[in-house]
Amino acid sequence: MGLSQNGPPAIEFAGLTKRFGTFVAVNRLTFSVPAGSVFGFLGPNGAGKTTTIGMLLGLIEPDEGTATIFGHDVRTDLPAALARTGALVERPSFYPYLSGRTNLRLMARIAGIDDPKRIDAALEMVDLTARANANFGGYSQGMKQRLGIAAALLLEPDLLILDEPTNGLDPAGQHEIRSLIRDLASAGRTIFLSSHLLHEVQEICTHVAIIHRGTLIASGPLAEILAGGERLAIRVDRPEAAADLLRRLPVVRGVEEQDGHLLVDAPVDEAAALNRALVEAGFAVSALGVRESRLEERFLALTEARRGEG
Ligand SMILES: Nc1ncnc2c1ncn2[C@@H]1O[C@H](COP(=O)(O)OP(=O)(O)OP(=O)(O)O)[C@@H](O)[C@H]1O
Repeated sequence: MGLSQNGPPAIEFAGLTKRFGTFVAVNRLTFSVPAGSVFGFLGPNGAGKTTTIGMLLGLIEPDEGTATIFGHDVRTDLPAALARTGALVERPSFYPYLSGRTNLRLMARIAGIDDPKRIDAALEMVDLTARANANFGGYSQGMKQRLGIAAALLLEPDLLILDEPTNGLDPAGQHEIRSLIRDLASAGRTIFLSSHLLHEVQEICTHVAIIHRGTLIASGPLAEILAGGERLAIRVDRPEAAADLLRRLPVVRGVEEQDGHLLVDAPVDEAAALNRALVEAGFAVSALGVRESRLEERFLALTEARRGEG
């Protein structure tokens, strides 16, 4: 496996729309998920993520538009679309008094898989081999979720769809699932996950799409979404006077004081010039660095214009 450059995208949405009565839950959604990406589908609660995933898996009938998986239209050729797809969209339901392995074996039987090697491989991929014979009921939250992902891996999918995979997990469980997602992605699988956790998406995703009230507001490589949002962090004595001086410089778009730093919105390659201006004016600059742009800030900036609409 590996990043496929030439084949069809893992997922493609074109004009996908879903209405509930007069309410438009998903509005002409158009974007694609490159094969090999870890794709974060971001939006606040109620934005339409679960409805979109439901349409992608053939569980909800769209009103308009198409969704394809590796080139197969889910409305006209669902079996082919799902043949290479594993999904975890709800909390997995397993029997608490049966072991992880037995639970997985039952799932495999339902899916028509009788090769025990597949079960061992799935347990191994989610790092549950050592605890496979313990009862599911005694598993930690993270382990329970990992077993759910193992079930989604039984069909050896090239695409894994995870709806809010860390929702409801404690911090240790969230950490387990994030590192598992990274491992699964490094084997070349495409992972499409929905989340309302911006920091989580920034940590593990290569690409993102942001939806707000059913409408796409941005999509693309994470680096492109974040581009231009980085700021210079300057630690200086007399920060208020320094901020006044910086605001008068034409390259400076804005200055904000935060945690004892000045955060300066200016081109990053102007750092030396800003430093010189401060030093020449008699300020003592004790630290100067680049503060990476955070998805949270980009998200707020992108959704700001739409606040108060509707
Ligand atoms: N069957 C339904 N009938 C009517 N309205 C619905 C139905 N399903 C979802 N909705 C509405 O559509 C909107 C989108 O819901 P959806 O569950 O897709 O959002 P979401 O982004 O997944 O949010 P969450 O993270 O809360 O699940 C919400 O306003 C929801 O109330």
